[in-house]
Amino acid sequence: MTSEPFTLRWGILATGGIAKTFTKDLLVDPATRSATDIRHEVVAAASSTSASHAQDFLTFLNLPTAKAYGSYAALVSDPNVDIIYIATPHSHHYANARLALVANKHVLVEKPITVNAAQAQILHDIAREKGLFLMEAVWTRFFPLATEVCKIVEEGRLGEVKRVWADLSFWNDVEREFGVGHRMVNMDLAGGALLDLGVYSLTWVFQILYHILPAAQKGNPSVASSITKYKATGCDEMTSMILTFPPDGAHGIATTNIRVATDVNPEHPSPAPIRIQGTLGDLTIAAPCYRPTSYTLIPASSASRGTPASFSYQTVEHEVPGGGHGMFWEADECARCIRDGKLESEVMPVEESVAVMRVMDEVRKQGELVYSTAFESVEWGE
Ligand SMILES: NC(=O)C1=CN([C@@H]2O[C@H](COP(=O)(O)OP(=O)(O)OC[C@H]3O[C@@H](n4cnc5c(N)ncnc54)[C@H](OP(=O)(O)O)[C@@H]3O)[C@@H](O)[C@H]2O)C=CC1
Ligand SMILES: O=C1OC[C@@H](O)[C@H](O)[C@H]1O
Repeated sequence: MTSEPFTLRWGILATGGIAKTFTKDLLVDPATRSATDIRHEVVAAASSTSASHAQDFLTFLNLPTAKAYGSYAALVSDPNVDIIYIATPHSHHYANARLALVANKHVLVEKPITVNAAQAQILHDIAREKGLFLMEAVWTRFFPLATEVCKIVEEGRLGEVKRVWADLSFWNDVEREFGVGHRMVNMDLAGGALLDLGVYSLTWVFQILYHILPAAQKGNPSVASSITKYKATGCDEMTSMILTFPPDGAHGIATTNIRVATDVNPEHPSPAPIRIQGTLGDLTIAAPCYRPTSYTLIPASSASRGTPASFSYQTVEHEVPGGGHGMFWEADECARCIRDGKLESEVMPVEESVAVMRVMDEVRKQGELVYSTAFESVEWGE
């Protein structure tokens, strides 16, 4: 017996770069990724600039019947919208997500969920109190490759994982490309490498050394870190973190940088950005780590370590179907959770977003990186 797919009706809050990429993915036919139980409909978009800006966005995406709003408040009041996708700069995630939750909308909010852990915890509390779904848009976790890698580690195929290295860095001509106003470096938009890119390094470390552990063994890591600031604005341009996780002291080494690149030159091989090291061997994931499509298993020499013959050297390639970017998998997760009455995703639980934010808070404390009092506050946007 076939039943009608569940339809999730989206409202897009902000009309910048990632809002366009995400909305395009919502429009990819779910059948191209063998998803027949859910579908997505984009019913409205809002721009804080003007309604005509929102209309241009919808026209660009060929959505003639969707409604265009000139304010975020109007969008979250639309009774035809089930879920709001928030695609504003980091500084505004908390206020925008809160606005949507208070208006009784489910929320998918771009990474990082907020500027600090206290704000993320408040969003979590509001969502739970109101019975609404809330998730940070860490799209990487919903790639089939990420699921497969977690399963390999959970099954113990790498032995005991002792260390995870994770880097996301891009070479940029920082002064010329970003100056002082670009969201990547603008302190008034909570810019900087850590919140924008380091969140991916941390998500890989957390997936392996935190997420897949049994609840009784999970705990917050201790943090040692270093930040180098961009002189022109004071945001972080290089951040390196060493996290030590319970229960056995495994290390997660998470780095991010906007002056040197993970993938130095596509014409020459670079070291893998993600390296999961177990007692029986390694699993590496090729760049880009936020859109992972290839991993390699490297067995340790078996004579001394007892690595089984079944653990053979191999590279496994995946592809992103349907001509999409790969953001549709996180959207599918939202649809299934909401259909099933779940308030959060088991793959990206809010509690874990809060735990990652706590690490970022500590790293910023150690590096004396503080954003404006206004949007570090939990009153921001009230
Ligand atoms: N998942 C991913 O792969 C990616 C995620 N991101 C995340 O998405 C978010 C947005 O990034 P991106 O789309 O690149 O940014 P853009 O600058 O391209 O767009 C941000 C949009 O936010 C709205 N906005 C509201 N208030 C402000 C403000 N004070 N200053 C600037 N813009 C404002 C604007 O839309 P309007 O005028 O319509 O209101 C603007 O177009 C960030 O959180 C970033 O981390 C970014 C890139 C990739
Ligand atoms: O989320 C992101 O992933 C890809 C990067 O290019 C981008 O700057 C970042 O915001």
